[in-house]
Amino acid sequence: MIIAQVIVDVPAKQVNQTFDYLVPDKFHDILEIGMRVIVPFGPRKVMGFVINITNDSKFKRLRKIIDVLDLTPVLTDEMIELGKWVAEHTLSYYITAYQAMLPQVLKAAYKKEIVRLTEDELIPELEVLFAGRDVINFDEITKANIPYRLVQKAIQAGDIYINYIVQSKATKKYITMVRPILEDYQLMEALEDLPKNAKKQRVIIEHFINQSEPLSQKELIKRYSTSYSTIKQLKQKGLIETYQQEIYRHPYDDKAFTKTYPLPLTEQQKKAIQPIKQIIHKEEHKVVLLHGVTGSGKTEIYLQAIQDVLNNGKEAIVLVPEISLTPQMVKRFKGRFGESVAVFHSALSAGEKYDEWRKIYRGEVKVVVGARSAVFAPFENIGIIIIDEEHEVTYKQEDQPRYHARDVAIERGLYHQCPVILGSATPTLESYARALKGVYQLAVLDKRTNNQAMPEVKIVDMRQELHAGNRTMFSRLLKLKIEEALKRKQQIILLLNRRGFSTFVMCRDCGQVNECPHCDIALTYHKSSHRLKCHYCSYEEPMPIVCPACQSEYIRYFGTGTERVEEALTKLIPEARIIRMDVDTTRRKGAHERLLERFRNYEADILLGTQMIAKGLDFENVTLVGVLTADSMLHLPDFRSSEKTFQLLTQVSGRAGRHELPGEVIIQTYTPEHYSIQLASQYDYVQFFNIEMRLRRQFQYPPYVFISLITVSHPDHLTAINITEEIVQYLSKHLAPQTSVLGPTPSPIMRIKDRYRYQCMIKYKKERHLKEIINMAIRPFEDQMNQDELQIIIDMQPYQFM
Ligand SMILES: Nc1ncnc2c1ncn2[C@@H]1O[C@H](COP(=O)(O)OP(=O)(O)OP(=O)(O)O)[C@@H](O)[C@H]1O
Ligand SMILES: [Zn+2]
Ligand SMILES: [Zn+2]
Repeated sequence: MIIAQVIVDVPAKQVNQTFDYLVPDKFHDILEIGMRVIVPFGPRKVMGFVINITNDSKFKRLRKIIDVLDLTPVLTDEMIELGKWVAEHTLSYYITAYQAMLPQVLKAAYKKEIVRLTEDELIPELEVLFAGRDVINFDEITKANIPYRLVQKAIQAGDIYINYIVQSKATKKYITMVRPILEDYQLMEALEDLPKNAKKQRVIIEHFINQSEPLSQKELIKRYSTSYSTIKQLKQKGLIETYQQEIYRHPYDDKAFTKTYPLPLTEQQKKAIQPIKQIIHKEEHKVVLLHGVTGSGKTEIYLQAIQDVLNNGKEAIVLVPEISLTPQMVKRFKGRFGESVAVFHSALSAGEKYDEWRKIYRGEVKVVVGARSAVFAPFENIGIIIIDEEHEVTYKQEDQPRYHARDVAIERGLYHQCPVILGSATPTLESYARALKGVYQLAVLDKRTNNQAMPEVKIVDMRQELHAGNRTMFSRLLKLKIEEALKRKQQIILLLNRRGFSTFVMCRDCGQVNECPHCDIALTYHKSSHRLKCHYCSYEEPMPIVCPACQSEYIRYFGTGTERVEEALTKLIPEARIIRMDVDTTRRKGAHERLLERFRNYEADILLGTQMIAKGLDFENVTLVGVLTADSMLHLPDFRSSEKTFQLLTQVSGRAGRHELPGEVIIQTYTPEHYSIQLASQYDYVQFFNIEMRLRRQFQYPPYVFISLITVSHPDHLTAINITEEIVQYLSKHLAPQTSVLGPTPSPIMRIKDRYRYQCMIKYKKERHLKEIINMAIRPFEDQMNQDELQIIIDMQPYQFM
């Protein structure tokens, strides 16, 4: 009797365990741990992962596995363990953890097909089946009763492979193609019949007379400066037709990457890379915190460390924040390691992601560069894991499973006995504290590679500007500096802090602010559509003409959205060419990159944007950086708000004067005396660390204590409060007396999408059984969560408190 232990795709507490299934004879030879199967579950059929295979079961009546989805495992042994670890550490379901580790394609509804890869003779059974075709439906194999074992062999031999086709449309890309319907001579006749003044139509017909190959509609319109309506007219005349063609995108292959070679390291770099090389050489696990100022050459250290790892025949994972995953960044890795680099980021389609994943899985690449989820890259022989900009909050997943990529990286580093490198100009307090304690090793780069001084930072007190009668959002100094830079034909980056981004509508007579009817948050005014939108639930309404409360006509928008800043800037300095970069202008795929490329090509003088412009960018011609509202983040209800402000200001300052030209930074603020602004302007990380640590100790925040956050939400206000209260009660009773259990407290945004939200915060130093106790605390509400609208979210390491 062969029994498979399966984690089934039913994310529910009661089901968060393995289930035993009997393996039918026909699957004996092929079933392996880590494969996906279809199993009966109650009245349904569900997908599941085989976590173990054994010979006995404590259950008597077992149901049978219906189908095996894979012919090679999708989860390695390490991944199976890692999934358990992730689930247990984040209090999520096992199934959710496994699914987070795999590309979308492997979890969606899909169809399988078998693709022939070789011209050589296949085994007779397959040869008959293919019958001259290159691709066949997987079902045909099942129907023809060909033993899976044989198919598996052919896969291993590289003769065929299984292709998963996602049913959802979004993963396939189509373009509209145009082709002639008629023969050349008929087209020529048609040309004669066309009126002389139908010039555009004639050009297109002439094109197809010369060339009968189909051409994309876009290209056709561009090449002959025609329009969609011209094509439509020709279609109506029955001369041409259009059709949809699927295109496969190879996101990077079409770009040529110039090969780069290791640079001779500076003295500082040599000193910093030394311990890393040693750890690689000794095949140990250690965490190294690489604290290097912006432009100090951290990336070159990564590249050379990776080279060592590759020389040892091992693999490397590099995590970078999503927003820094620009072509520029990709180029640095592809330039050095060429085709052995896979790139993983969210802008790839599901199919592209799956392709990259497969390259890793099959060992066709040795290096993966990617955002958070790349930490799960299915390498089997990892020699280094690098996390660039380790302080970025995007490394924390804000959805189940709520894991932090840093923790997963360290767990994998331990398994593979390899170094984990955390790089940053502004490390998190947690990491720096660990480095000081000797838990991590510290490596420091405090100079830029070209020995250029860090750009000088000037702080402007905006209160004084106001007193001096300047009511614009640009200080006199900033305006002057912008004009000077323009005269020198140099470029400028202007940062508008994200939280100052909202433009709300207020009545000047009665003070009424238009809020979302479903969330406790002001609606944001969007100028381009002249509408008010909620950024939490996407509710929208037209901009009112009179105040809904008092009918006054003096209703107008306030605040400093990027659109408004752009408008004001154009008024102030009409000759400046501006590129605005924010959520609105970068929504379309590739828009982000296109805008940066235009800026790089000096098609604009000023790059104006939100946070997304603060990181990783390296423009030679940028000599001035301006921060319009440095303090807008300081007053958020988040104990990390000073730290985040310091990080952002340091990062954005690092964008100026990175090359030959010296840089300058202007920070505008209403609280110039605040230590995070003062110290960022002096590039004094250590002093900032000391002050901030003192405050964290005083108010008992991480890294002095750990925090867990439980958020309860329910459409009924009282229910939300009462349930939170019960959880708080239970926890207070069962946790250590030194632990503080705070709540019920309304969340900073108390209502989102018509749900009331309450929090319970746990601050603790040592709680051995915290996870079990939290589980017990919410157990009484499990049924209600399944049946009712109750939601309880547990975050063992929260980074968002809104
Ligand atoms: N040893 C070296 N010799 C000469 N130039 C170098 C050396 N190392 C790095 N550089 C160059 O210095 C510049 C800054 O390096 P890099 O981008 O790696 O710094 P970084 O620390 O990653 O910066 P940031 O944190 O701002 O992204 C780059 O143009 C890089 O090519
Ligand atoms: Zn009013
Ligand atoms: Zn809303």
